[in-house]
Amino acid sequence: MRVHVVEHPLVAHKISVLRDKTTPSPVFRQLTEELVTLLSYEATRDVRTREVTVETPVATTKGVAFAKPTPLVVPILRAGLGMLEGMMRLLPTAEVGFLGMARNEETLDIITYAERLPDDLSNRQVFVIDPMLATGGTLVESIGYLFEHGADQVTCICLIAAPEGVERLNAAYGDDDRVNLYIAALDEGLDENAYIVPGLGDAGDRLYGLAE
Ligand SMILES: O=P(O)(O)OC[C@H]1O[C@H](OP(=O)(O)OP(=O)(O)O)[C@H](O)[C@@H]1O
Ligand SMILES: O=c1cc[nH]c(=O)[nH]1
Ligand SMILES: [Mg+2]
Repeated sequence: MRVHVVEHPLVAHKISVLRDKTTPSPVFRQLTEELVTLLSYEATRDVRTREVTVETPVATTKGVAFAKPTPLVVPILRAGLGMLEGMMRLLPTAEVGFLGMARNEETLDIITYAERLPDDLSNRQVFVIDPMLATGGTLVESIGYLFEHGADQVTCICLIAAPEGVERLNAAYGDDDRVNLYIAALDEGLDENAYIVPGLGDAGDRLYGLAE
């Protein structure tokens, strides 16, 4: 597994505004989309392509299109849904599958409450999107599920990660070169409730919860 921290002033600026507790939901949603577009530009460097022929008004030339099967984008509901539009802006012809997972806030166990993916994931490059990587439980569960269903490669895109979560992913997939992780920020750690410090709070609530 390779971990890529995307270092760019635009990313750092948008993350700073996202962290601010006074940033209202509509701005939070907009920034989340913009950030995932910037991160996915990096995370799709190895997306598989095939050669195609293009007729320009002047001549015939060679170009590229996505290889088949097309990439699959999987937002982890709920918070991952806030990243979908920003990702699809760069991969408009990708297929989308859904995993609904929630962390039990007391036990930190992961409950999978929804799954809607193509039946066969063989040879698929899968992009998993979820803003927060905290203990790593959700991502380890998601990646395992996707490999069990035949995925070929899994690239995770998160906005903020805790070292504990990266460590847990490393323990599970450190030697596996089919797994990549792209993040905008690696934070200090987790608090006693397994929230990322400094983090940004509960991403799902800030995207979709009641405005305060
Ligand atoms: O690394 P972990 O410790 O597993 O925590 C990370 C998970 O927690 C959040 O989702 P949450 O369970 O709050 O669900 P939600 O998106 O519906 O709010 C987040 O979006 C991740 O999916
Ligand atoms: O800090 C955290 C940890 C898990 N889930 C979140 O939304 N935020
Ligand atoms: Mg939540």
